[in-house]
Amino acid sequence: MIEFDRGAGGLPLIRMSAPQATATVCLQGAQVLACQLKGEELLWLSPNADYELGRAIRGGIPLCWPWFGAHPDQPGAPNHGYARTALWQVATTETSSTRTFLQLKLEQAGGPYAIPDCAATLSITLDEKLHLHLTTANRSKQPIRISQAFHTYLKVAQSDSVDIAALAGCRYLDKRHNMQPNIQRGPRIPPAPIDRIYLQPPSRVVIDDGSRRLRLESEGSGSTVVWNPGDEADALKDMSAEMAQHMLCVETANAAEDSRTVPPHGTHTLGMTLSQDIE
Ligand SMILES: O=P(O)(O)OC[C@H]1O[C@@H](O)[C@H](O)[C@@H](O)[C@@H]1O
Repeated sequence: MIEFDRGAGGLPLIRMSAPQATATVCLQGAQVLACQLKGEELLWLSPNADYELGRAIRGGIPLCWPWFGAHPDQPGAPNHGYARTALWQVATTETSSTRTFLQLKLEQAGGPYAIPDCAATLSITLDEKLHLHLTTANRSKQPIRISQAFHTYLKVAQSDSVDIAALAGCRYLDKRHNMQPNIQRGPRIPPAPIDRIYLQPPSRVVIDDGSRRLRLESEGSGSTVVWNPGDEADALKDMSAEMAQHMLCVETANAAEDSRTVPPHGTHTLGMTLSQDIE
């Protein structure tokens, strides 16, 4: 089922439900704000999030697009691109007895920072899992360089007791230390603050916080960002150090050397699937 609604700040929301799952999507940013599978919330959303057109919402799954982090050469451009603060449009909805599908599109956005003739489509499928596919379409005659991420805020019991076994032995760039390369030792995610870009991680990772295991699968991605500001969250308007103890961002990305070139009239799709790891 799909229902249209208005949320805090009057922002347009879409509520999706499938037999075993529900999701709330904000049309600003095409941002999944909440996702419950079998009645259990998987995502973290800040209780102090801003709900105002043009401001990023802290939590859920923001889309960083068409660049991840700082713009490669325009210092005034917004962090993580313009997709997360733009109003998307509904392209398609479909429901069946087993799944619900929503497709959103972003045709023209970004003002002075827009990449000409470059459009984005986000497909959200809800069945017993949450599937997201973000497709970049280059409609120009020139190649386009993009970086991007599903900036997934996972809800965890305690952020200093999370294991991601698949990242053990994985090479990463440390954003906190001038992108210094290093190797992750063991499965335990080190205490916050942490800001790392893992390169060529396995396409399926399990996030184990000791009380539950979440599975994150990726497509079209060769990098995963792990971020938690820890005590530094007190400096953020919409977060606190205490809140940071209950979230961990594990971001399916095309970041740093995994940035992609979309050829003229070509497309690139970044995908993620989030589920409970119970099989
Ligand atoms: O506060 P923002 O713009 O949402 O960014 C949050 C964080 O997002 C992460 O993806 C980055 O690696 C961090 O460097 C950044 O601080």
